[in-house]
Amino acid sequence: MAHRVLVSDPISEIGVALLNDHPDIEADFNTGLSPEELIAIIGDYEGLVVRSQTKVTPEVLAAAKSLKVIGRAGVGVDNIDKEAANQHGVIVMNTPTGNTISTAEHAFTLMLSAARNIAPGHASVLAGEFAAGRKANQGIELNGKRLAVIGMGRIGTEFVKRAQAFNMTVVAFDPYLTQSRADELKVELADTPDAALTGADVVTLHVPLTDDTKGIINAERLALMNKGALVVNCARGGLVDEAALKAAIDSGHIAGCGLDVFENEPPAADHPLLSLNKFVAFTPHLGASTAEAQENVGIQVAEQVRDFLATGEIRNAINMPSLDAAAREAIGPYLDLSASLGKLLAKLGLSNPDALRVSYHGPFAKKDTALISRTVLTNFLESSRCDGQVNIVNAPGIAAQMGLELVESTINAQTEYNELLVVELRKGEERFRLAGTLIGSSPRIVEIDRLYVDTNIRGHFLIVRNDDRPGIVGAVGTTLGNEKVNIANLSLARNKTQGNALTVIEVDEPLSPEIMAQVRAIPGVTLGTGVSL
Ligand SMILES: NC(=O)c1ccc[n+]([C@@H]2O[C@H](COP(=O)([O-])OP(=O)(O)OC[C@H]3O[C@@H](n4cnc5c(N)ncnc54)[C@H](O)[C@@H]3O)[C@@H](O)[C@H]2O)c1
Ligand SMILES: O=C(O)[C@H](O)COP(=O)(O)O
Repeated sequence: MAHRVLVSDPISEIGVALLNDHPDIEADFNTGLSPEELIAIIGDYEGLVVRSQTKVTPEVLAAAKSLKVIGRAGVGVDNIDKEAANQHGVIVMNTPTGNTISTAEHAFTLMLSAARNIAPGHASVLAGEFAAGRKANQGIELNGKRLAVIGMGRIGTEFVKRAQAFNMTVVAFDPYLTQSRADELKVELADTPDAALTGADVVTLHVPLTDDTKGIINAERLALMNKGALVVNCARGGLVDEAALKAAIDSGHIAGCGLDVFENEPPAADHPLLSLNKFVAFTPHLGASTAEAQENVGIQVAEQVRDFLATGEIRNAINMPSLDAAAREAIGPYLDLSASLGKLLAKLGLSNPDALRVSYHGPFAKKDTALISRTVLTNFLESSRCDGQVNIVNAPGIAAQMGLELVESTINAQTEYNELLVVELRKGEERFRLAGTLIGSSPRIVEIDRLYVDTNIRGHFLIVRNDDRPGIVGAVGTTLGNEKVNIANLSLARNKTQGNALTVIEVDEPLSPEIMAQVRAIPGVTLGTGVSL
């Protein structure tokens, strides 16, 4: 059956066509839906493509029973409830690079427009007030002015290049900007927003809206700027305290602003900032609205959603490690191994464990261990809970809710294998562990609770723990033979000092409860488990 994708905001036609051109994808383009309309239909879709208009709320996600992926044709994902997406196991992807240049150019345009009164000047010409408009709209030069940039990511960096061409000096605040990168970009590095704003003539914002950045430009920080300064926001409404900005402009300390975004969009007609008539430029969230940016993000989002649904390839996910096709192929056998170890752990291991420890011995450490550990956890939870609601996105959240800690470690000590993946359940002082490796490119399970075996990772298995004395394995074989169960493989291990043994028998078909009861009744069998991996 085709994977159905709903495109609920306008993206480029080429993007929609890219989805529909794939034989396994069926895309519906249905924009302008009310929240109720979206909730009514979202259950039919595995993919959802949005820009910023569609609000993907917890209610939408609760109704999205088949949804696997949300693709955002753009950068900001604040219209998508990430907590709820994680909880429901939905991957959220954005297209981080497609609109960078357009947005930087737009922010720069807002700065120039505010500085040179383009909007009020234009209005005066249209109103037939040429001479009055000329008199009222003297501007400010940017040459030699001090620019504060909050957020030196993709857009911030592009803005700075343009500002330097205008001979502005730049100071930047970004907690992730290193001194060497600041030197390379020829910007002064501020260690606080206050330090960046002190003595600045213009501030421009290029950060996401988060709990940390909400209201980052407030009354106190505006007061640190030079008299006559400008505020430019082409990132997100909510970063600037709009009431504080209006008060600072009214007081004459701040000259004006260039805003593409507002705390509430659209802003109310009587929004206090809209009454400004000097050093002002407003646009209706147009930062990414160019033909080029829309084509870029439309194509990128369509390709990402298509590839994820068709092949499982993950690109630009904000709630999952990325996995391109080549990496996926390289890591595939390790993911298969970790899935089987997770499932087997659920069948054989401790009940209600406190922790799941995944340790990597050998060159494993150079692989994407986060994804391998998540795969162990997901399969462990899936097989323990049997409610079909666990997947690779929501597994860490579910584990945390259950009080199960996922611990990862890299161990340098040599083992007899080149690489060894050990998964261990812990409950107080109790431990239960399994280990696996790759022999050539073939994943094998090589240890069950400190007993050394060598077995496949896929198939139907009978796992027997028994006293280490003659006749028991024979009796198990006879029981299977009598029931016409064919044995494909057999692996034996024993602990001489403890006097017990472990037998892993691979069989051609799943074992019925009746056969399992017969096996468990054999004298000397202490534990018998039938497992399909
Ligand atoms: N107006 C529009 O149409 C439009 C278009 C595209 C993007 N945007 C907005 O612009 C923002 C920036 O986009 P980008 O592509 O440059 O993103 P980006 O991820 O490349 O850059 C964001 C930068 O913000 C920094 N940052 C995070 N928290 C910070 C904090 N507390 N203080 C200072 N810096 C902090 C990060 O380290 C990063 O360098 C996005 O969040 C998006 O919401 C708006
Ligand atoms: O975060 C973004 O990419 C911009 O805000 C663009 O949003 P839009 O796709 O709704 O124009």
